[in-house]
Amino acid sequence: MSTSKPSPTETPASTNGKKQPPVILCIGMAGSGKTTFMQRINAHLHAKKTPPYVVNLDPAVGNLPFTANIDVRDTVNYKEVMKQYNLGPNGGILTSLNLFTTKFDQVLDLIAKRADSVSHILVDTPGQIEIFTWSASGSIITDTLASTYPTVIAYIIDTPRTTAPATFMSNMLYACSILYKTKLPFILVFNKTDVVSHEFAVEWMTDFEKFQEALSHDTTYMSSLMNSMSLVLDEFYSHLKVVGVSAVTGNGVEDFFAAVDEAAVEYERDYKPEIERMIKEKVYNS
Ligand SMILES: Nc1nc2c(ncn2[C@@H]2O[C@H](COP(=O)(O)OP(=O)(O)OP(=O)(O)O)[C@@H](O)[C@H]2O)c(=O)[nH]1
Repeated sequence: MSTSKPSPTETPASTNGKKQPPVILCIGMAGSGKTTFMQRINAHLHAKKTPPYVVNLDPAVGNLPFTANIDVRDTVNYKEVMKQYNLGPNGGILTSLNLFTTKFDQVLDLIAKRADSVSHILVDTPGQIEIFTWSASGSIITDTLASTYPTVIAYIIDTPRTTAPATFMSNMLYACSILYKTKLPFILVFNKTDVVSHEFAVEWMTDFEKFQEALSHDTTYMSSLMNSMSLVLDEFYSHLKVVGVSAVTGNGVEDFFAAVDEAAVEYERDYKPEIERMIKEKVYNS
């Protein structure tokens, strides 16, 4: 199998002049509903007769409720990896993904063969989101996908578990570090809105005083730290798109795809020139 490196003349998202399908990279904490959301958006696209290409990068998922075109579990057995490297479950998942990404060029080759006939490329990821904040595999995955396809991060949030200001803030800080690490268009997907509406979050993100007021009821040692951090996050919020969905009922899925369309346009306009510049720099310096 070949190891393809982009040549300096290749242009991201329009290799050979063809329009490429957007990649939706689903990232989120364990239990936020990534897999259920993937199942929902996959079913939505199939119902519209615009089927996607589906990639599962979660080595530890037990039961995948959709058919994946590429499944990391076919290549690495994370339980074997745990045994072989004497690791716990988290280390096993991270190492499995690291091993898998050493062959990521093959994943790209497979996707490229079908890119003409699919509407989107959906990617499910493990709940260990540190993969996308500091691990090498996270950068390989995002950088290589984004060098060819308009790549959008869908950051899935468990809305009912984010109603406390401290949890909300910690989730936003995670999202913030992923945004600055990946430098890709970013959609905050407030999931499980069938249980709790995401309106409180939108209010906190658009009205600083409302968040301050919620914080004033928080008497933990964290509250003064959060107070200062919330000022910093104001700038971060301006880079985001926010949608509320229920992966279970399907509510908000149309809004999500509208946000993806907008993000793909943003990629072409704002992100692609920068990615092109970086590819050229890397190729000429190598
Ligand atoms: N009420 C409700 N429950 C949901 C929704 N989406 C997911 N869930 C539930 O949340 C739990 C976790 O969902 P998963 O899809 O497995 O979450 P995940 O993020 O893939 O989890 P990991 O693989 O552990 O990272 C399951 O019990 C789902 O049924 C939703 O929109 N509404």
